[in-house]
Amino acid sequence: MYAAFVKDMNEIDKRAVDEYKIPGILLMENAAIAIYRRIRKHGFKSVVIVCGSGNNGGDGFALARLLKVNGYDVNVFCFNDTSKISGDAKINFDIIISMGFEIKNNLNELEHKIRECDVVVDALFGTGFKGEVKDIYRDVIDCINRNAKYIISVDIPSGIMGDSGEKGGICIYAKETITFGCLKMGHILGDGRIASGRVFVDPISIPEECIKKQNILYTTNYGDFPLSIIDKREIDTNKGDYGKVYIIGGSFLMSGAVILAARGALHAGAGLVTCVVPEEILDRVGSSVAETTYMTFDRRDGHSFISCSNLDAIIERADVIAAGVGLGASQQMTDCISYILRKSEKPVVVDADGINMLSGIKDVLKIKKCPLVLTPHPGEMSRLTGLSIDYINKNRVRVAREFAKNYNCIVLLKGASTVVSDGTRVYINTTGNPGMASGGSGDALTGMIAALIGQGYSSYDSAVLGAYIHGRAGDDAYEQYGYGLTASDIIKFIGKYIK
Ligand SMILES: NC(=O)C1=CN([C@@H]2O[C@H](COP(=O)(O)OP(=O)(O)OC[C@H]3O[C@@H](n4cnc5c(N)ncnc54)[C@H](O)[C@@H]3O)[C@@H](O)[C@H]2O)[C@H](O)CC1
Ligand SMILES: [K+]
Repeated sequence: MYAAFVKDMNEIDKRAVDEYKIPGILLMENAAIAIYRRIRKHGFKSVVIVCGSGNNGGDGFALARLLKVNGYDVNVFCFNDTSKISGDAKINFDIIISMGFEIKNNLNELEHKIRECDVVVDALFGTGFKGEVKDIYRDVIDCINRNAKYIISVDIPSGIMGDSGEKGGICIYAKETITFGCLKMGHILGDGRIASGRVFVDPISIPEECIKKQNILYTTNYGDFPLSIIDKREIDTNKGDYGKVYIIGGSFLMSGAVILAARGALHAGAGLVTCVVPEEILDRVGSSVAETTYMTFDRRDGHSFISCSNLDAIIERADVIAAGVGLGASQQMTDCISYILRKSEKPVVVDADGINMLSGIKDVLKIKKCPLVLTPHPGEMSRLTGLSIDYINKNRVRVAREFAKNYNCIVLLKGASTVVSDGTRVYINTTGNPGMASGGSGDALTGMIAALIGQGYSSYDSAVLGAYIHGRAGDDAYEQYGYGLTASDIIKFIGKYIK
C-alpha cells in the first residue's frame, strides 16, 4: 500500500480536479459519505462534529448535512472565525446554516454535548496542520480526548503533522481515522501511528491511475504484502540451495549476539550458517547453537583479528556475510570490515558495532563492490551521519533515504516504524511492539536479513521482509509473553512466516 507525503496528496488532489475533471466539492462530498458510512456501521445515533476553518472542516460540515437529513442527532462546533471559511468548505458551511444549524463555539457546551453523544468527529485540522496546537484549540482537543466515548478523525488526527506523524504539542487520539486517496506518512510514523487508531483509506472516487501517476515510492505493510515476496520451495532442493550465511561477530563479553544472529538466520530459512568468532567464546557459542559451523579469529599480540587469507576464504565460500553483531570496536575489526567491503562482491549486512566502526571509514562505502544493508538504530545512525538523534527521529524517511542514495546501500533504520530505503524506494514497517526494544532483538533481525539474502531475495526485499517478519514474530511473542518477551522468544515465531 502507498504512503504519501502531504505534497504528494495535494498534487494527486489537483490532478483529480484538473486532469480527471472531478470537482473538489465532489471529493469533499465523498469524504463526508465515507465518514457517514462508518458512523452508520457502528450504529451511532448522536454525533458531535468539531470543525476547523479549512477543508478538513469542510468535510465535517458536509457530514453534518448528511447526518441531519438521515435523522441523526448532530451538533456542530467551530472555534474559528467562520468568516474566514472559504471555497468548498464555505459551500457546505452555507448549506448547513441555511438548514438551520447553530454553529456552537462554547467550551463548556462542547464538554456537555460530548459527554452526551455516541461519537465525536474530529474535523478540526487535516493535512494543512503545521507547527503547534495553540490557544483554544489545545483546550478543544484536550476536551475531546478526555470526554469522548469514541473519536473518528477525518483524514488525520488533529494536531498530527501529515509528513512526520509528530504531534504539535497535543493531538487527538482517535479510535479510527478515515483518510482519503492513500495513507499519509503521518498515519504510520511517530505519534501519528498511535493517534490514528485503525486507519481506513477511502478512494473518494480518485482513480487509482491518478494516484499511480504520482509515482509514490513509499510503501507500508497494511495488509500482508511483504509475505507475497516469499517464493514457494521446490521439493528437490538441498541446504546448499538456501544460502551459506557467514556471521562475523561476538566478543568475550558479548557472545550472545552472534548466537541470536545465527538462530535468527536458521529460523529464517538459511541453508548453512557459519559463525566466525573469537576463539575464547567458541565453546560458549558452539554449545548454544548446534546447527552452525565455526571459524575462529586469528590472534596476535593479544588482539583478535581475521587474516586476509581467512577473509578471502570467507568471501569465497559465503553467499552472504553479516558482520558486527557483538563484535566490539577495534582497529583490527575496522580493518576487517573495510577489507570485506572493498573485496567482496557478495552481499554484506553490517549491524551494531560494525556500523559504529564504519562511521570512521565512510569513504569505503563509496568504493565498495558489494550490495550492502546497514541496520542502524537511531544512535548508530547518528554516529554514521553526524546528525542528532532528535533530528533523525523527526526525519526518519528523509535521513534513511538520503544516506542510502548517497552511499548506494540499503538502510534499515530501526524504531517504532522501521524505515527501509534503497535511496529511491521507501518501505515503512508497522509490525512489532515496544516489547521488542530489548537486547538481542536487532541481532536476530541481522541474521534474518542475511538468511533471506542467502536464499536469493534482493537486499532491499530481504530488509523489507526481514523487518516485517521480525515485527510479526515480535507481536506473536507479545501475545504469549507480554512485554517480558525476549529476543529468543521472537526467534521462536520467525519460521512460521517462511513458507
Ligand atoms: N483528496 C483529498 O485528500 C481531499 C482532502 N480534503 C480535506 O482537505 C483537508 C486539507 O484541507 P486544507 O484546507 O488544506 O487543510 P486543513 O483543513 O487541515 O486546514 C487547516 C486549517 O487550520 C489552520 N492551521 C494550520 N495549522 C494550524 C495551527 N498550528 N494552529 C491553528 N490553525 C492552524 C490552517 O490555516 C487551515 O485553515 C484534508 O485533510 C481533507 O480532510 C477534501 O475535503 C477532500 C479531498
Ligand atoms: K482531523
